[in-house]
Amino acid sequence: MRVTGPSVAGQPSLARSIARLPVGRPPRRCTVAARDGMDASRAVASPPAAGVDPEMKNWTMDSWRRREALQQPVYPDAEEHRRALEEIRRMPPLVFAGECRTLQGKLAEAAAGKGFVLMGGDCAEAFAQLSANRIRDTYRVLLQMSVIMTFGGGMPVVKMGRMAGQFAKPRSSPTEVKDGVELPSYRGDIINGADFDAESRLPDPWRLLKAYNHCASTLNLLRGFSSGGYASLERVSKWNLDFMGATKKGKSYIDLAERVEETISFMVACGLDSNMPLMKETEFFTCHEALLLDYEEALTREDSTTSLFYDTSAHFLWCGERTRQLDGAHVEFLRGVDNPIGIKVSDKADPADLVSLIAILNPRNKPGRLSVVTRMGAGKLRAHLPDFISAVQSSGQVVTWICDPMHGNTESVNGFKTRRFENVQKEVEAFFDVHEEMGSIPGGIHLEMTGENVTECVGGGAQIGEDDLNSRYHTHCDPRLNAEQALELAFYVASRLRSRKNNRLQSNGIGPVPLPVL
Ligand SMILES: O=C[C@H](O)[C@H](O)COP(=O)(O)O
Ligand SMILES: C=C(OP(=O)(O)O)C(=O)O
Ligand SMILES: [Mn+2]
Repeated sequence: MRVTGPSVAGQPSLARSIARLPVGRPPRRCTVAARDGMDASRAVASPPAAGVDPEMKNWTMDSWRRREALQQPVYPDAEEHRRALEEIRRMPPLVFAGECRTLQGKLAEAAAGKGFVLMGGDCAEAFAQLSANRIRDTYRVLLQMSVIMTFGGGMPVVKMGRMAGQFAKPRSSPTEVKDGVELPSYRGDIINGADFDAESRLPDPWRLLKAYNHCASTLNLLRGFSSGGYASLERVSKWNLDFMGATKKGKSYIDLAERVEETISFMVACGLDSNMPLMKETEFFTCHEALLLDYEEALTREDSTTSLFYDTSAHFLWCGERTRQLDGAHVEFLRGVDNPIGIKVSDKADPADLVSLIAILNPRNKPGRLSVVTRMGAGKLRAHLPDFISAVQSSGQVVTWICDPMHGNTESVNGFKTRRFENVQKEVEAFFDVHEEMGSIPGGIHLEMTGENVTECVGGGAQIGEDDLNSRYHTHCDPRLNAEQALELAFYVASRLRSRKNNRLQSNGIGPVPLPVL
């Protein structure tokens, strides 16, 4: 296929399609009656005061276009792109303002140590991998992890899937070279195809529509699972822990799982009917990186009840490590939408810049509005996280601290990108240790994981070896924990949450509630 789009000087032929987005289109307002949504009966947080924040006066849905937008594709045919976006603008919202406010309230609880956040799912969702069974399996593992962590910490777990929207990927390099052939990098199925041929790698604007439709059908199933009985506590606690083996650690995890089961049967015996909503329904939210700004803008709507703007592509959106420039387009876009949002932060960030970023994104210091997702690698996190926490503590800003133990631990083995389970767990361990030392709150974890039995990360109780990597390596981008590895990590988190709870009880003069600390 020939490239017919605008040429970008200094870039290799096809790679010119992947570059910075041209800016400068007239502002557009798009209003729908985004009411409190299908889940209105569950909304707990009261809506924010109506009206426009004074800080927002220069924000419009497209004010990001006046800033530099990194990691954006340039489509070969600008007119086709415009038409595809026009169609997205006409689509119904995927999530609702009231749901986003509910989530913000829960994230505020987590920031205060009264809840814990679990975010997980694919690095990159892929069109060809859309299947009800895959969605069910990831959803189920997330639910199992949350039950284990709820039991460990004795507090609610806020569940968010990197699902129904995690389609756009920022890349380290604009091109990829294989056997001497250079092509534009794969940027996620919403932009181009993963196959290594020139045609696949060309950005195709109609993928925007396909992505939207995938999101809608995934979300429909997730909503069905959450309220239709699949999330039943009794069902979720039927886990397969055979892989845990006979090690001391494995035995204590199995012991914990048995205690969860016992507790559930005790509750049922006490008369908690398994048909009660409490027993068979759960709240589940979606999240993804707000990378592809055209798409995010096209799904942004003004909430008629509050006059606030929500990006209705997901409940929670985050700004990635590569696009969090203070004066960049992504920060400009996100500062104006009222969804709860996150910022990914590596050790390369400057603590003073983080404080400035938080001030831009959450000028009114609303609890739950902003989560800081640290991703540094275990060693670097121990060394650098204290400076970030001190800076935020001194500024008085309220944030929900979340640990992404995946992105600082990527390495290459036998030509595969992989992560070692032990390094992932070490980063989680360092995250809890540092927050305990600093007197701040570890508020959640963010994982790349799947419910499938893939072999993408090495190690863990199931002992995936380096030679296993080529047997079931299915990810389109970064390596994910498989179901067993994800569950194993959840047990570790549960043990840390329980010891934190015990420490608090002890400092209040109440004896600890024992749970094996590993
Ligand atoms: O998911 C995160 C990034 O998109 C990914 O880690 C980038 O990978 P790359 O360094 O192979 O481009
Ligand atoms: C791109 C990602 O992360 P980061 O921005 O932290 O590299 C991701 O979460 O897939
Ligand atoms: Mn990733």
